[in-house]
Amino acid sequence: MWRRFTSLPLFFSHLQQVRRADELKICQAFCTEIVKPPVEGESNSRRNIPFVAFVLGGPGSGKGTQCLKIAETFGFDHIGAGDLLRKEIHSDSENGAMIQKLMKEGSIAPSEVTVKLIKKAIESAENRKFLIDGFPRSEENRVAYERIIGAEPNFVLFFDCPEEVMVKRVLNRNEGRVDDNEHTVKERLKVYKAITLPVANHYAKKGKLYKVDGTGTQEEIFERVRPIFASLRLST
Ligand SMILES: Nc1ncnc2c1ncn2[C@@H]1O[C@H](COP(=O)(O)OP(=O)(O)O)[C@@H](O)[C@H]1O
Ligand SMILES: O=c1ccn([C@@H]2O[C@H](COP(=O)(O)OP(=O)(O)O)[C@@H](O)[C@H]2O)c(=O)[nH]1
Ligand SMILES: [Mg+2]
Repeated sequence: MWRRFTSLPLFFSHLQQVRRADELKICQAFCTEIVKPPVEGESNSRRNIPFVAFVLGGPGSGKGTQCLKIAETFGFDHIGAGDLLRKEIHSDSENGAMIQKLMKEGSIAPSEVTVKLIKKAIESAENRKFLIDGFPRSEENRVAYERIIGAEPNFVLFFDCPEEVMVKRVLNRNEGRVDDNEHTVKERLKVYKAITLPVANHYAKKGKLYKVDGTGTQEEIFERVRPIFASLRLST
């Protein structure tokens, strides 16, 4: 083996490649659907497009909880689409009442409103690495985002969780949300299955979906998520 490497730097670069391949294998062991590593494309940095991971999963699947851990460990900015909409409700904006009504029904806010808020959050941040949590919730959301932002996400993290676990977590959330009640959560699950899951399927077909088991403790889930982010090679 030594003979094949005429210089030490060459040997270490080979070692690095082996390590990256191993990291990817670890990552694959935790993911049920993975096609290629989420490497920041050259075109991303050339066009100064931010590195974006969408985070999807049903209500109560643990998106927000895991995003906090990812943001803290890997230096991402966490943009919660639902949080942006809740801020709108409480800021007396012209759309506040309409958003509150839709949220209470378990429906999805107009794409134009949500994408505008996300765009503003991206543009006002110094960071160039973002987790966009709870978005896109529909194909229409997805198309609007890609058109207005001018790029697809780099990859999509998806928390797979049984319905009964999600419902239990939502009903115990205790954050005073208008949508954390038995009636709304049933509606949200219908919307999730009919309208949000096709978005996840869209990205799965493109090889961009990382599906993670969302059951177990918060720490156990984060240990499944960690290798995905640890294997990223970002220039930012
Ligand atoms: N692994 C877990 N086990 C038990 N409770 C959890 C777990 N992950 C999150 N929770 C709790 O469940 C509720 C929903 O989690 P959250 O992260 O808000 O989910 P989502 O953003 O997908 O709706 C919160 O009260 C959270 O503290
Ligand atoms: O892109 C989005 C994100 C959220 N919502 C609305 O906000 C609610 C709460 O979303 P959030 O992501 O906060 O809920 P979670 O899935 O985390 O429980 C959803 O049911 C929708 O009514 C929306 O319309 N568009
Ligand atoms: Mg959430």
